[in-house]
Amino acid sequence: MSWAVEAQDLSKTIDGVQALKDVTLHIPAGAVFGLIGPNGAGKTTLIRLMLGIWQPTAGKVLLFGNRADDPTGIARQGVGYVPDIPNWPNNFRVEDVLKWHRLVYRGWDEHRAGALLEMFRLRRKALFSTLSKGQKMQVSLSCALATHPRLLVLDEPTNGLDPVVRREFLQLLVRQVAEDETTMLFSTHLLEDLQRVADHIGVLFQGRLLLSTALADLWEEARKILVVFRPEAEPDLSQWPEVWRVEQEGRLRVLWVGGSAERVMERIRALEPVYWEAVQPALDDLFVEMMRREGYTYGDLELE
Ligand SMILES: Nc1ncnc2c1ncn2[C@@H]1O[C@H](COP(=O)(O)OP(=O)(O)OP(=O)(O)O)[C@@H](O)[C@H]1O
Repeated sequence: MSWAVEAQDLSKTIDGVQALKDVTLHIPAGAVFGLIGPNGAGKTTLIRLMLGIWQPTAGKVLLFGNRADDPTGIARQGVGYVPDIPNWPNNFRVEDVLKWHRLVYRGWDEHRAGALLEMFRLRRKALFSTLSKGQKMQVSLSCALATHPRLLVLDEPTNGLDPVVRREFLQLLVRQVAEDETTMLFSTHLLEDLQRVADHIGVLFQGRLLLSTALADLWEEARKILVVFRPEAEPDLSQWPEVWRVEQEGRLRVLWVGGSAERVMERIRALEPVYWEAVQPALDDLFVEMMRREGYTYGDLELE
């Protein structure tokens, strides 16, 4: 498999805070990778290391085989970046932002930039600092897409956008990415966005990568089993290592099972329960459960 991003044993300490700890991550070329995790989990740090904006304390990142922090900037040429807070000098107009990209990126496509600006109804003469948050995002995205990136990186792209703009923004992203076969990585707190566009996900928590998987394989990570045991055959579920947690509603037990659920299902079958059923948890339930296992309480969870 060819990798767009390879992070190996990546760590970053900032002012004594270990923002990332031994992160090893592989993103396949062509993937749409959604990165989630609560506030302070290390998402922006990982993105900055991937873009070569920051140097890792340990480990390395390769973008299509080139080191992200290569001083020649070769790895960055193929990367479009949409930051969470796009920032340009106060006197910059939209046309100045375009000009900057034109000068920096070899693959700059003036026609595409113009078409995107027109689609978003953005005026070239508008002062960037006076645009709304959504419009700033649209300018940044137009510029990033006009470089025809092999890899497009977006830091919380839909944060603060109203639902209509958010949906349009995501639709446009998916269309463009599919057209160019671009690899895309975006961080988000919104599981709805993630489910709508991503085909791979990574979960960061307190600087560690808890999980990185194809969305289609995610359901193998955890299963919910509903079961009613016969009163005389009630097992001691605390002795079953695969069972993370048990919820009880009357005689119904809801088992959260991690890893291979097959073994648990075999043991349940052997007890000839009154009723049992394995169900796929909803994505948000699954994340809440994973975070809970890592000691993060539901009330603090930033996932919507
Ligand atoms: N410039 C900095 N100086 C000091 N500490 C920092 C700096 N940038 C990040 N950190 C710390 O690194 C950790 C990871 O922060 P990061 O911004 O990567 O998290 P995040 O997952 O992007 O969070 P959020 O969802 O809130 O944007 C946090 O503990 C944060 O306080």
